[in-house]
Amino acid sequence: MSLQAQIDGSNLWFAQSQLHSHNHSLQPKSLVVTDMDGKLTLASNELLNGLNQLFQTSIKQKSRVSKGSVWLSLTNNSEVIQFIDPQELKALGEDGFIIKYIDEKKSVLITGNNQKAVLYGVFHYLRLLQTVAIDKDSLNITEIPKYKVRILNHWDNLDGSVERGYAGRSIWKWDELPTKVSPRYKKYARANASIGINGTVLNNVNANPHILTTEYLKKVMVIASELRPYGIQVYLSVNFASPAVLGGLDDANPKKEEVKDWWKNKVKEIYELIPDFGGFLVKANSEGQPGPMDYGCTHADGANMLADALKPYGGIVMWRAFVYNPKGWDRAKQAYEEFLPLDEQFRDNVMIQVKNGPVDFQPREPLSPMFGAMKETQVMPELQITQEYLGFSDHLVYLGTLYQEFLQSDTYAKGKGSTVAKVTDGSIYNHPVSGIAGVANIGEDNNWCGHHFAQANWYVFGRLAWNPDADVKTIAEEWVRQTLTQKDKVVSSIVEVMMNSREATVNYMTPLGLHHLMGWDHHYGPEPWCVVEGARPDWLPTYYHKADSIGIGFDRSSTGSNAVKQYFEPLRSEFDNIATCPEEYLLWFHHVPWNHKMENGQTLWNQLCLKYQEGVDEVKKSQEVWSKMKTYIDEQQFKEVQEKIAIQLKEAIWWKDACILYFQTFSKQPFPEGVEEPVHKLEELKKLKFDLKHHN
Ligand SMILES: CO[C@H]1[C@H](O)[C@@H](O)[C@H](O)O[C@@H]1C(=O)O
Repeated sequence: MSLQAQIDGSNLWFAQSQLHSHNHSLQPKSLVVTDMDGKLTLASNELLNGLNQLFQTSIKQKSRVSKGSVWLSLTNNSEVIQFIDPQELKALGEDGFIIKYIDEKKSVLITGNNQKAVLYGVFHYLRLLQTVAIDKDSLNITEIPKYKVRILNHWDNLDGSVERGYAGRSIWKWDELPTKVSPRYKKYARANASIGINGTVLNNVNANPHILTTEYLKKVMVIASELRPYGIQVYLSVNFASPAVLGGLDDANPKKEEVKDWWKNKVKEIYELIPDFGGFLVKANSEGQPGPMDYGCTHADGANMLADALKPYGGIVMWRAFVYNPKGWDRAKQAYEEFLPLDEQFRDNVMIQVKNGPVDFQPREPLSPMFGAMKETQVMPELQITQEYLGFSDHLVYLGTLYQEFLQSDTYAKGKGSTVAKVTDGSIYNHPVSGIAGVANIGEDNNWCGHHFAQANWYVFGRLAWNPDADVKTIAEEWVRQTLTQKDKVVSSIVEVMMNSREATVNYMTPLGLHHLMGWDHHYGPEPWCVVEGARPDWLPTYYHKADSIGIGFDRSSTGSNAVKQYFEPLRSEFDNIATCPEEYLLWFHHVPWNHKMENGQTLWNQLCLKYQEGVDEVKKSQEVWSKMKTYIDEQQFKEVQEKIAIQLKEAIWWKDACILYFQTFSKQPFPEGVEEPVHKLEELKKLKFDLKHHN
C-alpha cells in the first residue's frame, strides 16, 4: 500500500476495494436514480464508485428500473409508495433506510426519507456486498439508528496538538483555514457517514475560548460545509468563562442578564454562519475548568443558560459529568453526588454526558451509577476511542468488547433488562434527544489512527452508536473483511486476536478490578508505586490500589466508601458482598486479604500473578497468529502491525514485572508456579523515565 493511498484513506474500511468471496447471485447490472432535484447525487456517486471498484466493471446508469437494477430513491416518490407501506416509511424517521428486493421489478430498492438516509443505505448495501452473501430473501432490511446523536469528540487544540492523541497532530488545520481546505476533511466525512456517525465536536473539552471568536468561527464554517453533504453536523466545546475572556464582561455568572445576552448573541452569530450547527459540549468545574459553581450556581444553571440560547435554533447542550474533587474520599462517587440532586432541573435540550465508568476510561470499570439513576434528564454515554489508558496507539486492543460489556451492563433501574443501552437510547426513558459520544483517535498519521487496528475502534464505535445491541464479533469481522483480507481462514484467526485483546490488556495492566496503576500524568506504562509531591492524591495509583501488608484493593463496600449504595438492587448487594462480587471487579469494590480464596481455589496473591502472566501469554499468542499472516496482508500493513505487536509484548512483560514485583513488597509471598521470573528489577523500573514525545 503506497503512502499516498494511506493518506487518501484507501486503507480505511470504506474503500471498497475487495469483494467478499461469496458468490453474489444479485450482482447489480445497472443503477437507476429517481431524483428530481439532484438530492441524491452524492449517494449515487458513492454507490457507483463502490460498485465499480468491487466488481471491477463499469455499472451503467439507466433511467428505468429493470431486471438487476439497484434503484435509489427518496421515499416521497410515487413508485416507491407502491412497494412499501406508508407507516413503515414514516417510522424510518430522519436517518432510517430500507434496502429491499422488489420481486415485481427484479431489482434492489434503497430508500429513505432524506438524502442522508439514502446515503446510509448505500453504505450499508456496499458493506453487505463485502461482508456477507446476500440473496433476494435477505435483502429485506429496515435500519433505524437507536441514538439520535452519534458523535465524535475531538480533544484537538487550536495549536494543532491533540490531548491524549496518539496518531500525530490534529487533522483540523486552523492555521490554513478558512482559505486552504485539507482534502482530509471530506475523507473524514465519508468514513464517518459510512458507519452512521452524524456529528463531531471539533475541539478539546479543555476549551480555548478563542474558538468562539469570529475569526475561528469562519474557519469552523468551512469545515462544516465540507462535512455537511455527508450528514455530519459540527458542534463546539466551549469554555464557560468565554463571556469574560472574549466579551470583556466582569465575569461569566449565568444568572446575570449581560452574560445570558452575550451567549445569545454569540449563538446567533454562529447560526448565521452555520445554519445547521449542532450545539455545545461543556466541561465545567472539572479539573480546573471554569463553571457555574464559581458563582455559587449549579450545573443546571449553567447548562440551562446555554440551552436557552441554543433552543430557538434546535441546538443542544452536552454537559459533562466528569467531575471530582481531591477532597472527597472516593472519586468514583462524586459525579452521582453532584448531579443526582439536579435531575428534573435540566432543559429538554440538555444531555448529561457521562463516561462509561465512574473513574476514567480504565481498561475495565463497572458501569457508572449515573446510568439509569438520572431519569428526568437524558444521559448520554461517553466512550473513549483513543487509548489513553490502553497502551496508546502501540497496543492492539479491540474496544468492541469493552463497549459491549458496558452497553449491555444491567443497571436494574427499571427492573431486570434495563441495560445501559436501553436506559440511554430512548427504549426506557423517552426524552426528545438521545446520544452517544466517542473520544476520537484520529490524527494526521498516514494510517489515521496510529495503529492499523485502532481504526477498528473508530469503526465499532460508529456501528454501536447506530445499534448498541449489535454483535461486536460480527462487527470485527466486517472490519477485517473490508480493511485487511477476505480470506475466510485467516479472517477468523484475526477476529479471534481482536476479540481476546481487551481481556489480555486488562490482565497485563490491571486485573481483578485494579485500576489507574498507570504513570500519573502520561497514563502509559506501570507506576503503581508512584508518589509525586504536590500532585493531587486522586491522580496517583496508590490512591486506587491501596496495597498494604494485609491485602489490596479499594474498599467501596458499605464498610468502606459505600459507593455501592449508588447502584440499584440487586447490583448493590452483589457488589457489596465479597462473596458475590464478580471477580473482575473484586479489587474495585473491596480491600481483599492476600490469602483470600478465589473461585478457582487459588489465593488472591497467586491469582493476581497468574492473571498478569495470562495477559502476557495472550499477547504472545497474537504475535504468533500475526506472524502467519504475511502472505495474506498488504506488506506495509503487515510489517507495521508486526512491529507494534513486538512493542506490545515487551510492554506487557514490563507491566507484569512492575506490578508483581511491587505488590510482592506487600504480600511478601513468592510467585506461584506458572509465572515467568521477572526480567526486570524493581529498582530499575522505578527509575525508568517515560518519554511522551516518542509516543506522539
Ligand atoms: C480532556 O481532559 C481529559 C484528560 O486529559 C484525561 O487525562 C482525563 O482522562 O480526562 C479528562 C477529561 O475527560 O476531561
